[in-house]
Amino acid sequence: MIDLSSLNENQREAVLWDKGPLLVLAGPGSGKTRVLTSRIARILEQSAGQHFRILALTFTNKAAAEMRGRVEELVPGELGRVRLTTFHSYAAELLQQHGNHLSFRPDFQILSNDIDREALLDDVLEQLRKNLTYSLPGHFKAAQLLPAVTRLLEHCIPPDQAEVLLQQANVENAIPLARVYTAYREALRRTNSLDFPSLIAESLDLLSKLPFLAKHIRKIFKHIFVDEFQDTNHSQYRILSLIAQPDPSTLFVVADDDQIIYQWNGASPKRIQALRDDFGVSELQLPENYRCPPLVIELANALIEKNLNRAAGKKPLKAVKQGESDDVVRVLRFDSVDEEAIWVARDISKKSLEERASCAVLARTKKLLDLAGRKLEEAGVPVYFAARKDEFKSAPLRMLHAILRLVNSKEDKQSLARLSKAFYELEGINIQMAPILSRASADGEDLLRSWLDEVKQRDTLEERTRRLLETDIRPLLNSLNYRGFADSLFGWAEVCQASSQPDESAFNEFEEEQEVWKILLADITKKFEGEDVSLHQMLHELDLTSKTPPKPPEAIPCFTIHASKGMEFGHVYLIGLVEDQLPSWAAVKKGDNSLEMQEERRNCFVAITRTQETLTMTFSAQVFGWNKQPSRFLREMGIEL
Ligand SMILES: Nc1ncnc2c1ncn2[C@@H]1O[C@H](COP(=O)(O)OP(=O)(O)OP(=O)(O)O)[C@@H](O)[C@H]1O
Repeated sequence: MIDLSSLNENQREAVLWDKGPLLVLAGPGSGKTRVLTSRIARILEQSAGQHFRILALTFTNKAAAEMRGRVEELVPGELGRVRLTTFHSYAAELLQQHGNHLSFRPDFQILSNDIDREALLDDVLEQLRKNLTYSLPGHFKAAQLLPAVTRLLEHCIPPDQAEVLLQQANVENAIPLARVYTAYREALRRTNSLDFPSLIAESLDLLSKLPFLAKHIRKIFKHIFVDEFQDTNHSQYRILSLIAQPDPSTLFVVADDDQIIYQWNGASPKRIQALRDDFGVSELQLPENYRCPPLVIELANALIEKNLNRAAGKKPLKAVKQGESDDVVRVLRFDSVDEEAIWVARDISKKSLEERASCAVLARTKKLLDLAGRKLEEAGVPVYFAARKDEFKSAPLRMLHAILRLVNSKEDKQSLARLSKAFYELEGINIQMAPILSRASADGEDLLRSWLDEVKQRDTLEERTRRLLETDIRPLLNSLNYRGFADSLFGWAEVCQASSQPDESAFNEFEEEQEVWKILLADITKKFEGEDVSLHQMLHELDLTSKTPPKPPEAIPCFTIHASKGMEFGHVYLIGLVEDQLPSWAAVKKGDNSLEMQEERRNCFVAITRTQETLTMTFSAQVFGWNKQPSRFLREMGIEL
């Protein structure tokens, strides 16, 4: 039996709950990860020998990987019965298995960056302009149109209704925009590719069109879990509704309405109400906070109670940690942001290495964070920024990614161009696109084989490179052994790096990115435990995962509040607590009770509740040359200035 003795009463009730669908309102630091993983483990243990599975949807790969680790610890060897994944990865999986009903092949490509999406939209515009019956406004350009197309996709607007809906909404250029949108979705299908928003839109379309599919999913996945439910947008909610209805009795949702900070991305307090209305969920609260000192909890409660649209009956957080000391919370005023950042950097640099390791600098905006990062570096403290990284930067990893994509999508010209570019940076051999394309079309060969034929003809080719591209690549071409080929390519690249005089910058971040690659392979092995992970499945995971390297142990995290969500740090430095930063300028303009201001209050709430030991809040009279008032949130927390 798994041991539930370390759980508090509310946590235990949630883990053991079996009376229908449940919404757990879990405050920050209340142990929701512990509850989710213990509940999954409890169900697995009690149903040993049965074949049903558990679907648990999270919002980040990091959260999913962490939970897989904890479940594995609690019930070793049972992970094969759990699909713990993100909404987007699950959507990709659905489309791999059933996308043929919408004319997608399982090896579709995921367009993970805007450059590829824009290139496709450019093709679409060119085709539409060639077609004389379509007259597009002269100013229609891919880069400007992409955000509008993204919004339509995010709202899952059916292409055949786009024209009417856009006209009804009085959108400028409604008819041509609808045509571009329809043509873009057709182009995705034609090229067998999907971007992030269309993964969700097409999955929703699939589930809506094929009711038997939702039924089939419910048969396999007897239990459905959703973590961070407050972040779901309308389309994700509709997907959940389709798979959980008509019998949501085993639905288990964890949410915190006080941590909705993705309103701009479609999250809304209304979603929790919709869950109550549509699923008749029972509710349980986890107000106990294990993370923060009591004083921080006091400030957090005082702040968040100023928000008007909180869940009815929401209990204040209760600090489990005991004991007070004077310097748990510090509030400091400076004349300028430069002084503010320099002080924070000095304060951190004075700490022992051990204490430093648990510091983090948080800010609402990237600009302030960059300044603090620079000052830390000047004080000799290494820093770590966790910006999302859609593509690899180093030439060896770009070359690997392009080759794997070309094996999977044989006519992918973008990957061919990327392969040639990376190869040139590594070997100094220039392979032109035109001869490859004409050779491929004349011989009926795929692009990668054509490229390989062209490279092998070069007299200047080093022996080791010939071996990589003639011999080592064979297992990949013949049996899709991507793991083995990646190892060979890394070995080859390391020799290149050491032995010739390549462009040094080609190897920037090479080591870190090899680490990212290894972590990804380990994660997918766990995620698809007991299953063979095909090349296209692996590429989908790779394209859905940020390539941000793990934090070096000695570096100080400098995170925006959004990036810090779900984390905890010993010593939190929250900088830039001034009007127009936190709260943002837009929220200040909208007024004190606006939805925007309430979201900013939640941002501040999320930031301060990352604290395990001390919280330092700073602000300045001048921010980038402008006079600023201290943040109203300081006053709302009851801090006298
Ligand atoms: N019953 C418990 N006994 C002791 N410690 C606990 C208990 N429950 C949770 N914790 C600890 O509290 C901390 C916060 O837990 P966790 O990371 O699961 O928080 P969370 O609810 O996901 O927070 P957030 O919403 O802020 O991300 C962790 O360090 C965890 O180990």
